[in-house]
Amino acid sequence: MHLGRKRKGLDPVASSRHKPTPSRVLWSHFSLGDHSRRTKKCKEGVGQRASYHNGFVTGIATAPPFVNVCSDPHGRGLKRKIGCLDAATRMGRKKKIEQDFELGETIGQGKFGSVVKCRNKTSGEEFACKILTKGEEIVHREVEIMQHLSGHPGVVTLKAVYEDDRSFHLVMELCSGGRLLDQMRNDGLFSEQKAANLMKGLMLVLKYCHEMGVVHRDVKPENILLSSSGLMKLADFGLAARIANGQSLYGVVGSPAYVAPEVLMGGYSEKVDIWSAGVLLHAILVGFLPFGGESVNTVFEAVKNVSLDFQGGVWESISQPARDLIAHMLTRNVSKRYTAEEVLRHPWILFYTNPTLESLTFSSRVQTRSFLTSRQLTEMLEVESERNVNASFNDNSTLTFPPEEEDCYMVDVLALAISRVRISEPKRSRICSPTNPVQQEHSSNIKITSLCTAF
Ligand SMILES: Nc1ncnc2c1ncn2[C@@H]1O[C@H](COP(=O)(O)OP(=O)(O)OP(=O)(O)O)[C@@H](O)[C@H]1O
Repeated sequence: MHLGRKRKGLDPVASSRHKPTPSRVLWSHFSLGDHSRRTKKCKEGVGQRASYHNGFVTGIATAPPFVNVCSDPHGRGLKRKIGCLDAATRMGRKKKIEQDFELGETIGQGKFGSVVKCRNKTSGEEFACKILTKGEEIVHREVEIMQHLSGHPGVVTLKAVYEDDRSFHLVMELCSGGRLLDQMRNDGLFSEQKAANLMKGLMLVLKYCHEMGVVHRDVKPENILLSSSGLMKLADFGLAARIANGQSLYGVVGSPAYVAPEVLMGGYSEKVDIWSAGVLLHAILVGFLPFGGESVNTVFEAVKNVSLDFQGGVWESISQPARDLIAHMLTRNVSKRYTAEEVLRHPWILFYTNPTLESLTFSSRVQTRSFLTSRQLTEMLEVESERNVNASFNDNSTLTFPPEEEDCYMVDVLALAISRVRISEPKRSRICSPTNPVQQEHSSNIKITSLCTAF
C-alpha cells in the first residue's frame, strides 16, 4: 500500500512542459485545482508561501504537517484520525477490488481519473468508485481527509480503498442525484427558499469540516453532489487541507471564479470556503458569477478588486436579507466575513429554513420564487409574536392566506419581517480536458455570459 507515496515528474512549476503560454494560462485559470493537486505533493509546510506572477500560478499548495496538528490536544478536531484508515478501509486494501465489487458504467470524470458505478458482490449495494491512475495523482491526503470526515451526512462517505499495480480505487457512497451544477442548469435560478436550504446544508457540512480542522478549498457546484433523495453531499476533497487554530495555509488552490482574494495574496484560513459558498449563493440567486473575466488575470483582478453592487437590475427581485448575507460572505475583510456558524444564524437562512415559516411561504398562491406578500408577513409577524416563535421550532402548524393578496412589497417587507422575527438560539443548537465518455462541464469553465443563460 502506497497511499502516501508521492508521484514523480508532474510538477508544473518545475517542468518546462507547463510554462505559462497563453493557452496554458487560460487553462490554468479554469483548472487551478488540477495545478494544485499536481503541485501539492512537492512541498508542504505552513510557512511556505506561494507566489503568483502575471496570472500564472507558481505557488505550492501547502498545509500544516499532520504531525503538528495532531500533537495539539487542544486544537480543533479532537477526534482526528487522519492516517488511521478504519477496519473496513484496511480490509479492502489487501484484495483486488474485483473480488468485492463489480465495476459498472462511468458516471463522472475528474482530471485524474474516472468515477464508475460499482456493486458490492455480496450485498448488491451500489457505490461510486473513483479510479485514480498511479503516476498522475497522489491520494493519501484525499483518503485521509475523507476518512477523517466520514460519518457526517453532508460528506460523501469513503467506504474502502483498493490498490493494484496501476491504480487506486476509492469506493464511495453513491450520489445518484448528480451534481448541483447539473441541477442549476436544469432548474434555472433558485428560489430564495431553495437557495437558503442549499446554503444551510452546505454551511452545516462546512461548519463540521472546519471544526474538524479541514478546509475544503474547492467549494463549487461541481463538487456538491446530491443523494437520491436530494440531500447535498460535499465531495472531492482532493484539494482539502488541514488547519489548526490560528494557523494559516499558503498556496494558490481552488477554482478561479470561486477563489477567495486572500488565497491570491498570502495566508488564509477556513474562511476561504465561506467566500466560495458566497460566490455560489450569488450564482444560484441571480444566475451569474460575481467575479468574471476573459483571462486568469482579469478574473483574479476582479476577485481582488471588484466592488459588488447589490442595487438595481437583477437584485431588485432579491430580498435585502439575501443581499446582506452575500455581502457578508463576499467581504474581503476576512475578520468581518461570516463563519459557517454565523451564516447559519443569519436571519435569511433561518427565515427560509424555519419549518413554521417555510409552510407560510409555500402556502401562497403564485410563489415562483417563494416571495411573501406584505399581508402575509404582517400576519405572520402578528401570529409569530403571539406564539413566541423563539421558544420552539417544533411547531409545524401552517398559516394560510387568501389567494388575492399578491402585492409586491416583499423585498422590503421580508427585510422588516426578518428583522422583527428574532432568531432563536434553540434553532441554532439544533442544528485538462478530459477525454471522457461522460460529458462533464464545470461552472468555471463556462463563460460568465453563458452561465447566465444556462441558468
Ligand atoms: N460519490 C459519487 N457519486 C456519484 N458521482 C460521483 C461521486 N464522486 C464523484 N462523482 C462524479 O464524478 C465526477 C468527478 O469526481 P471528482 O470531482 O471527485 O473527481 P476529481 O478528479 O477529483 O475532479 P476534479 O476534476 O474536480 O479534480 C464528479 O463531478 C461527479 O460527477
